[in-house]
Order: sequence, then C-alpha cells, then structure tokens
Amino acid sequence: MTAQIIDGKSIALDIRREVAEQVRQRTASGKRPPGLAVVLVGSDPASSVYVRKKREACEEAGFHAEDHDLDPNTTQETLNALIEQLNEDPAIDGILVQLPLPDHLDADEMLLRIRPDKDVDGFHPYNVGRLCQRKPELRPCTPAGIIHLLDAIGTPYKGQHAVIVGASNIVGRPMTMELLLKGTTVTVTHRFTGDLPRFVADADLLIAAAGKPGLIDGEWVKPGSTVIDVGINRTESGKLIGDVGFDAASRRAGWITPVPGGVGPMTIAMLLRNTLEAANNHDG
Ligand SMILES: Nc1nc2c(c(=O)[nH]1)N[C@@H](CN(C=O)c1ccc(C(=O)N[C@@H](CCC(=O)O)C(=O)O)cc1)CN2
Repeated sequence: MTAQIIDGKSIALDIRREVAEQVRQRTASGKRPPGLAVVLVGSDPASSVYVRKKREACEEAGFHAEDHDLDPNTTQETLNALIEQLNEDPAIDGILVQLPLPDHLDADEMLLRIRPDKDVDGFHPYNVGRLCQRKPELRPCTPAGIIHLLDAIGTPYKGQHAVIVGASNIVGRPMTMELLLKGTTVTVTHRFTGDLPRFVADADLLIAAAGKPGLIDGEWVKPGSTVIDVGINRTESGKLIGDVGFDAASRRAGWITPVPGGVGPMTIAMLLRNTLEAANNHDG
C-alpha cells in the first residue's frame, strides 16, 4: 500500500482565499478589516520564520496587522503593559504572542492577561475550558487545522482509535478535546509512556506531536491508518523532517501528511480564520 498524501499546503491556501474573500466583503460593506497584533519576543530563528509567515498571510488576506518585535530582555511588566494596551485597542481583534517565550518570562501569566475574545491562539484558560466543556469558542489553531484536514479526507471518527503522541498545551491536549468532540476514542501518550510501538500499532489515527525527529518508526504504523505528523524538526543539513519515519510509514498508512507542507500551513490558515471570527464577534 502507498499512502495518499494530505496536501495541507493546498488546503490551507483554499482557506486563506476564503478568508480574503470574506475580508473583501466586510470592507466593501463599510466595516473595518480584522486587526491582528503579532508579538515576537527575541529572535529565536524558528519563531522568526513562523512570525514572518503569519505577517505575510495577514497582509495577503487584507488584515490590519501590527508588528511588535520586542527585545529578548523584555521584562514581564513591559510585555503585560503591551497586552493591556492591545486589549483596549478597538482596531485589534486578535493578539498573538509567539511561543516559546524566553525563559525569564512566564507564558501562563501572559496568556491570562489576553482578553479571551482577542485570544486568537485559543490558549487562554477561558477558551481551553470552553473546548473542554464541548462549547468551543476560539480554538487552538493547530488542532483545529488537523480536524479540517481529517474532515477533508472523510475521516469517520466514531469507532476509531486515535493515538496522540505528546501532551503539550499547544497540540496534544487540545487535540484530545477536538477528537473527543468528534466521538473518537483517544489515547494520549507522553514521555513517561512505555511501549510506544504497541500504542502506535493500534492507532487508526496517529497524531505525532512530540517534536522529536524520527521518534516513531514507520514500520510501527497500522496498515491503512491515517498519520498526521505535527513535528517540524530541522536536521543538521537544514532539511525539515517530522516525528514519523515518512518512507516506511507511507508504505503502510492509508493517508499521511508530509513535512513540510502538511500541518504547518494549516496552523497559519486557522489563525486567519480565528481572527476573522473575532472581528465578526466584535462587530456587535
Ligand atoms: N503563539 C503560538 N506559538 C506557537 C504556535 C502557535 O500556534 N501559536 N505553534 C507553533 C509554531 N507555529 C505557529 O506559530 C507554526 C509552525 C509551523 C508552521 C509552518 O508553516 N511550517 C511549514 C515549514 C516552515 C519552515 O520552513 O520552517 C510547514 O510545515 O510546511 C507555521 C506555524 C509553536 N509556537
């Protein structure tokens, strides 16, 4: 068997075009464009790439985008004050602070200060709680993007066993909630899980989000399953690879996402969607 490739890049482009069209209609009817503030603290190379991509996507969609590039030594007080200012700014519908923050800053404290209706990352405890309560409002972008991909390939969800590798706040935990909402049986594995190959071999739906290159041997993958690889790891030669051994996995799986060009572009597309949703909510 050779897996079919889930083309996240192309699906994300379709979403971005749809968002741009809705922004065009908004502004044609006299409404202001959605406003997104993108905050980057420091100059971590991967974060700088993601932030640049987010800013380009905003511009292309016709958003009002504000860049806030802060010094790596920025204090918690300065970051908090910026968030207060953006919370009060009527031109800003969404606030995104790129993670991870430098070690001296407390991301949880920062997230608590973002107004939940402007939390387009879906990381504020209010939005996390709403998702857990089965009443999602602004949803974390990467899991929402993965659900979009799974919908696009006609995933049956109910009766399926999903195995999520990695229990991060950004992917693993909200992904669990998204799949529970769909009626899927979910197992979450993490760094203390023994016998990972046994869990992977039982997964109809494998979500690999550990951020460890090649952690999952493609030979473990269940034949005919769907493999979603969230890992984006740069090798010494500069190549991007996922958490799953792609060649062997794609000989066994029914569907598989590539790295790059799979989940990553969906994260950005969903950020645009969330910002448009926040702007529509702010119209009153
Ligand atoms: N505030 C946030 N911080 C982080 C998030 C997030 O959702 N919100 N997620 C990740 C990183 N991330 C978004 O910020 C992200 C990761 C990957 C991509 C992407 O487009 N990847 C491309 C390859 C890009 C490259 O050349 O390196 C791909 O996979 O095709 C976009 C966004 C952590 N931080």
